[in-house]
Amino acid sequence: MEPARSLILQAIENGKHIVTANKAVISRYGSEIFDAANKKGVYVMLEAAVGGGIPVIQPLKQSLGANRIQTVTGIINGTTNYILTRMKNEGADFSEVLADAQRLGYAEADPTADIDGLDAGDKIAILASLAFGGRIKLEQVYCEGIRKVTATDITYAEKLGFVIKLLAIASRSPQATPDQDLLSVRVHPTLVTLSHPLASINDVYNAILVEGEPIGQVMFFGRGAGSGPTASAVVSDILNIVAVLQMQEAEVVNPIIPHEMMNCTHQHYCKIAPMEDLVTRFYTRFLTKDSPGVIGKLGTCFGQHHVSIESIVQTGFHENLAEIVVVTHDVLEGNFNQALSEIKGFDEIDSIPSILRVL
Ligand SMILES: NC(=O)C1=CN([C@@H]2O[C@H](COP(=O)(O)OP(=O)(O)OC[C@H]3O[C@@H](n4cnc5c(N)ncnc54)[C@H](OP(=O)(O)O)[C@@H]3O)[C@@H](O)[C@H]2O)C=CC1
Ligand SMILES: N[C@@H](CC=O)C(=O)O
Ligand code: NA
Repeated sequence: MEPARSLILQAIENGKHIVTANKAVISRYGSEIFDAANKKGVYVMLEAAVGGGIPVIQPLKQSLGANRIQTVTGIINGTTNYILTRMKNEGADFSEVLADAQRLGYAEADPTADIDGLDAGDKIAILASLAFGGRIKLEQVYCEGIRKVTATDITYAEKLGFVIKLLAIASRSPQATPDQDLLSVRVHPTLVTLSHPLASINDVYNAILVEGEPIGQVMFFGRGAGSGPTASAVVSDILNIVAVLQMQEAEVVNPIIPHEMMNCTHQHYCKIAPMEDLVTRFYTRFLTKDSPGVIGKLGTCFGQHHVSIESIVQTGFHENLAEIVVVTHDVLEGNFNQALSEIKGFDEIDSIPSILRVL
């Protein structure tokens, strides 16, 4: 909290724009910081503060600006999601997994903030403020962490078709009236049905599901913690600020210069590799005469063209024709095509009804 708050306020006082990843400071001192920034005419950019590398602050501020948001539901703490995932998948011990999360750079300096839901509380306060267009008093955000979640609960939940996730939720309360908006903002472990889009968000990954009118549902997904993702968000914020500064400087000479991050500045064409150079797996279904050795012939031909086969099976018969399915490893598309054109000439081949790429 300190000296971060004082440094930010001092920098603003000196007319500097701010880029920060520090959600604890923003959620507590946001009012003071944004008031000071507005007074000085500087920006406070905080993309890294919520969801690490996931772009969610800018989309909420800009791309979704036309919507009336109803609900923001997120898995927004990487450490606890990592712990819950490993407890569920491996029956891993809580404190061992926490030590791993610390080693990997996911946890806060004091991991209590992660475990007790306080970090997610800071983040949902920031998201709620953006989504619902008002400031949030952090002490009014209900925070319950994952300390009480046991292996037994995880197993029972699984049997019932749920997974336990630490969810942060901000929604319009049903008690809201047309004259008086009312929000519910909370963090707590939650049983999530397996078919829900947030159920499959595992490990250090975060996701934020935004529901609004007229967009419906939109979900942001990516790595929520760790040095790389966080740096991605911090440096992108810096680039945005640089674009603003360049625009301000250039405006003196040319008053109609647009914001560099919003207009199109690319003038060259990108080089696109031909499909022949693509490296991919293939699924191919052949209909062949049911003669001995046909599978061997296919395998040999593919091998001669450096096409390595993952599986080759005869799946059945179609009107006296044998149906053979080949799945390759990653191969060069050009090599695969050469093998295939040779195979098409084999007497045994009746047809090749499907050729599909495999991810
Ligand atoms: N780690 C993550 O995944 C994410 C982190 N964040 C946020 O980013 C911020 C940094 O987190 P993270 O990098 O993980 O933390 P670390 O503990 O790894 O790094 C903190 C850095 O701050 C420096 N520092 C601490 N106190 C002072 C001080 N009084 N004066 C000057 N420098 C100081 C430390 O210096 P020294 O090494 O010399 O002690 C260290 O370099 C936090 O606000 C965190 O909440 C946000 C998103 C994701
Ligand atoms: N400790 C945080 C880091 C990113 O904000 C987390 O685990 O999500
Ligand atoms: Na982010």
